[in-house]
Amino acid sequence: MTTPAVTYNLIKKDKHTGARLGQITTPHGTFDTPMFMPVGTQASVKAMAPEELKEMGAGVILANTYHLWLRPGEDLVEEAGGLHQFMNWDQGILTDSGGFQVFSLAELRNITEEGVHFKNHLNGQKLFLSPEKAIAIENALGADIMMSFDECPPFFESYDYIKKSIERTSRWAERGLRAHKNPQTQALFGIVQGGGHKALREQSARDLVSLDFPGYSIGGLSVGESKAEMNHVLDFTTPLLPENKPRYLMGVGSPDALIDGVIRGVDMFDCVLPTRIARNGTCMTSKGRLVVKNAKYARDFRPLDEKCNCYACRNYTRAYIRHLLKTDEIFGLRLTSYHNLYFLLDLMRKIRAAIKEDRLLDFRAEFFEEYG
Ligand SMILES: CNc1nc2cc(C(=O)NN)ccc2[nH]1
Repeated sequence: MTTPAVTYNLIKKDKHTGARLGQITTPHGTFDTPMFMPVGTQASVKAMAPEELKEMGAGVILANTYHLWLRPGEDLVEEAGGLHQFMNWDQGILTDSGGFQVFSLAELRNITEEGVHFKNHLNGQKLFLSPEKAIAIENALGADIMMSFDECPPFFESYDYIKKSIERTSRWAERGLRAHKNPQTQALFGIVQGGGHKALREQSARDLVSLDFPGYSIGGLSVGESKAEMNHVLDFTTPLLPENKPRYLMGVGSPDALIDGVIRGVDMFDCVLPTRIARNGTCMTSKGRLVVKNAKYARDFRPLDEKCNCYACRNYTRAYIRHLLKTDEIFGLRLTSYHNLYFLLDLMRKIRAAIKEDRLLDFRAEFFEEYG
């Protein structure tokens, strides 16, 4: 029996909800859960240095297989010694499989049993990704946690279409497991799909659990459905996943969605939201979103968030950050990106403390009271 690359240790279950306090151990360290993972699509969390990510408490970051396959190419990253070496990051790295990018970014040509034919979104070149190819790229990139190659169908797609899709996704998942070269050092997760159909989510979960992955992702959410619809899918999907393995909800990152995902038993989250909205001057604060570029902050010499202890809030004012953004000073983007990531990582710290003391629902009420 080989030791798995990634193990999950369930420390405590919340008395009143499905929330869990845990730890994930990878070849690049052990991390507390529930956790938020900053997204570093092209092997960089935009505008952030690894030291800054570490000081704010980021343990695991994401990189995108599709993007890195196109640029600079997985062979170059492998030659550099893998992603950790290439980007000077010695903590956890998770790569997605390209499945979502292919279905959301590239011009789709067609999906066959073998894989997906599509056009390179940068130059229109014809490309093909199969489970075997995606896993080979992820093996070359060297992430600690890898995603299976799947189809992410539209949430509202028909029952018949999604039934065929999840059955193919399960066959692709099995092919990925067979193609995976380094199970001792890289953990391959299965991805549960099924759109908004309860029976198909159950079938997808059952099929993947029978393949005994070391961890499970819940995909196909945060793709246009309402928060209530997402929460409803989580209500019946997370309980189908093994209690002793990590559960990762893909693409979710607003404060309210993080709290509600944790309450439903999710351990890991990722989202480009904090860094993406930071670049157009929108900041997450304990009192809701603050668009610091607005004229009303021109002479506001308070920090972005008076309750925040981050580097940006301890040293700079709304007026200064607004000035930087208005004059296209790159330092402005760095400060808003730093703050937004710190805000979500700090929110996860507070959530873990609340689970420890069985007061997560009280924390949720207090948070929403202020956040609005
Ligand atoms: C921003 N929303 C969002 N939904 C996602 C779903 C997936 C997925 O199902 N991958 N297989 C990945 C990334 C996502 N990001």
